[in-house]
Amino acid sequence: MTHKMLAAEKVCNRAGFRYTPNSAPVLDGMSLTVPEGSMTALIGASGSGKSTVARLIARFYDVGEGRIEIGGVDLRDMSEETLAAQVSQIFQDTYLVSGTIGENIRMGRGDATEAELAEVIAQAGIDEILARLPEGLETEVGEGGVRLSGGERQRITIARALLKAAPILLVDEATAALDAENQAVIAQTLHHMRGKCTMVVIAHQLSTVQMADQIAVLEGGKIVECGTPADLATHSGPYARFLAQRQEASGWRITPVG
Ligand SMILES: Nc1ncnc2c1ncn2[C@@H]1O[C@H](COP(=O)(O)OP(=O)(O)OP(=O)(O)O)[C@@H](O)[C@H]1O
Repeated sequence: MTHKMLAAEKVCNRAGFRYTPNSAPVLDGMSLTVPEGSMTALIGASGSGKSTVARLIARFYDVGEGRIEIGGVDLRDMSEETLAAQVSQIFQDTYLVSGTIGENIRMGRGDATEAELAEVIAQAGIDEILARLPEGLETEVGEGGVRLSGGERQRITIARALLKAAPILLVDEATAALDAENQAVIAQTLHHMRGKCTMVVIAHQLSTVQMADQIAVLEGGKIVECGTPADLATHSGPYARFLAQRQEASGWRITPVG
């Protein structure tokens, strides 16, 4: 009998990391398994290490202890090109290259057709931005994208990631600094990419957390709870507390009946 199973991929394997040699560890023996094709939501208090996990998977830094792996291969044994082909990221502070909006989007995949480009532009809500710019796709973004707003830059990185369609997508939802429209574009992107690639999302919106296949709760650089939203909601652990806080904040209450 054959079982079709999602490959369970250990992405963080007892990972330890500190930003500077004398500072306290930000990740402390953290292990995270991410099944291929699934969506994992990372949640946890500010400073718990969520962004650091995403940065390590994108190899902005190397771990001090343990390993970060993709498909069983330590990132340190992978060429830059191989890793770049595997991972795309939608982070808040993604740097745009000097050049035009079109060039920045095409960085996702240089051989994309005009139709493919038009599709991701629409998906990322960039057509609204282009409509305001006389030079449209030919608009120069300036060094690092300084001529665009943070929200506009993020939409360009979304279009780039959609065009690239890499097997792994890292997303920092980081909604606090985003307007409602950008939040909606991120939410649509997550829905669109769900099931098409492996996603690791630093989730802030309750709706995002609840659409994940698994939730990993970080506390002090460790995963203290991991499971499906339905399972975790029935445990009186950190996720249940997170849910209660969100529901309280949105004015939602359970009203006893009878
Ligand atoms: N570039 C950096 N240099 C030094 N320390 C850093 C750096 N980035 C983050 N830290 C520290 O590492 C810890 C974890 O930060 P990280 O950004 O991973 O947390 P987070 O869970 O993503 O928080 P938030 O929800 O506020 O974004 C924090 O104590 C933070 O101050």
